[in-house]
Amino acid sequence: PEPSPLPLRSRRGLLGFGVQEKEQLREALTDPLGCPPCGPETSEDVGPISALSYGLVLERAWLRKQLHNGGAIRIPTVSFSPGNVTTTAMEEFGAYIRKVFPRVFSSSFVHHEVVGGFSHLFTVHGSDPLLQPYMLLAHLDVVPASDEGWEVPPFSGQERDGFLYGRGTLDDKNAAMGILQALEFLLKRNYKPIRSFYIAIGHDEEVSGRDGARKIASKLESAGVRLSFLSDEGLAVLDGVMKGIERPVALVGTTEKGSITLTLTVQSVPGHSSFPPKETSIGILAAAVSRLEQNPLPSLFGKGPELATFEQLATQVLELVRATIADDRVKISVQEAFNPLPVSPYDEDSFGFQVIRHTIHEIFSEVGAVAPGVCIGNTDSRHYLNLTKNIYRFSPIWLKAEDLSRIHGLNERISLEMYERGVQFYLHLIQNSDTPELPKAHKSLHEL
Ligand SMILES: CCCCCCCC/C=C\CCCCCCCC(=O)N[C@@H](CCCCN)C(=O)O
Ligand SMILES: [Zn+2]
Ligand SMILES: [Zn+2]
Repeated sequence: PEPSPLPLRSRRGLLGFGVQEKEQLREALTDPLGCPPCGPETSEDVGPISALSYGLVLERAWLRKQLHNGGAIRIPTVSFSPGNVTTTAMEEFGAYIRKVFPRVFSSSFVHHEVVGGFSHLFTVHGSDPLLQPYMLLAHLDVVPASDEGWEVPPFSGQERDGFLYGRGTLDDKNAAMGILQALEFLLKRNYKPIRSFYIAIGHDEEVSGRDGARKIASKLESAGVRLSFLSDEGLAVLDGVMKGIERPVALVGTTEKGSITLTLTVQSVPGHSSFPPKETSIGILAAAVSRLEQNPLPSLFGKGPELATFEQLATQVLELVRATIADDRVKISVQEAFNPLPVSPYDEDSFGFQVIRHTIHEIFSEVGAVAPGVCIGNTDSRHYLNLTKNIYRFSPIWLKAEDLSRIHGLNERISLEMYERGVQFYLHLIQNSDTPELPKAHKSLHEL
């Protein structure tokens, strides 16, 4: 038998369960039928009851198994280049989420489809068709990693000192699994959303999103879908990263940088290696690359995220590269380029920004302020520009300065506590989005 429905969201929200609700949770904890498919085996597995979110205590042992205990991190879903991705691993990932999130795949109001071969689009039908749907975005692919330099092999999914190590723990399997886990949990508790939403999990974000996000976006666009807002990976809770600010701050990316990928080519006269020219094509090219490295593009810090500024500077990029290389023998061609993204609204009336800000304050209560920022990486969200102007890039992760090099780098890791908070973030975000009213804006700059 299914456990009785819990009042997941009362007037007090998840943070303030009443005595009766707590009692129900206690019962569910000790009732094996009330537990999710793979845990917890004993109440000891669950650990002390967290004051932060009582409901998630139930899930603790379960979610540890989902993300790190072999599961998602051990499947090497690497993207190498557009069209060159590890298809077998991606299929395995699809099979894995079907296995560990059975309710997501069997619920009568969740529709699932595979797009572009390996990406996943879930449509969660809410009860009020008048509320505009929103979208939660993540990606399942990761950048390559070899064992060299890692404390534990990057695809072994091992835990050390409370941290789960592995490629994808911060970018972006934490989000892909966290979103599905939050939905599985809600479905298990017989939650029925009021506002419809989409979950899109791309399979080639790290190499352009051409076959995943782009196809999902055009499919939805053809169906006339418009989104209330879109939440994607991006900036994060930053602790000790912003100089001069003591308390941790959460930055939500309301825009993201533009990007240009160039090909540099040098052609020289062929000849025998025993008569090498004074300068070889490799030497010329290496010198060009070195000059670019010595002369990075100017920092825009302090100039503000105004779209016009970025647009004008971006059309200058090619000229700067040409002038820096200053060698006509090096031919430059553009492989791919796009301008910085439009700035999403972040005023008090912006539902998407405010609901995300409110949820950040609920889950990361240590944060002194939630502010808009420029996302310094690129994300799949740029493919959804025709569906909404409200795109917000925030990864529910906590980064210290020393952690920044772990993203796409060595020893990527997430603490188990932060992964749990990520699930809580999505759990709250889904429920907070169910209201047509704006959450009350937090103004906490004075606390910094
Ligand atoms: C207001 C700026 C403050 C800067 C503080 C630094 C904060 C760092 C926090 C988070 C790291 C940003 C990571 C953003 C997500 C990146 C997603 C990603 O890896 N995208 C790839 C896409 C590649 C697409 C093919 N060209 C990337 O950008 O490399
Ligand atoms: Zn990512
Ligand atoms: Zn990435």
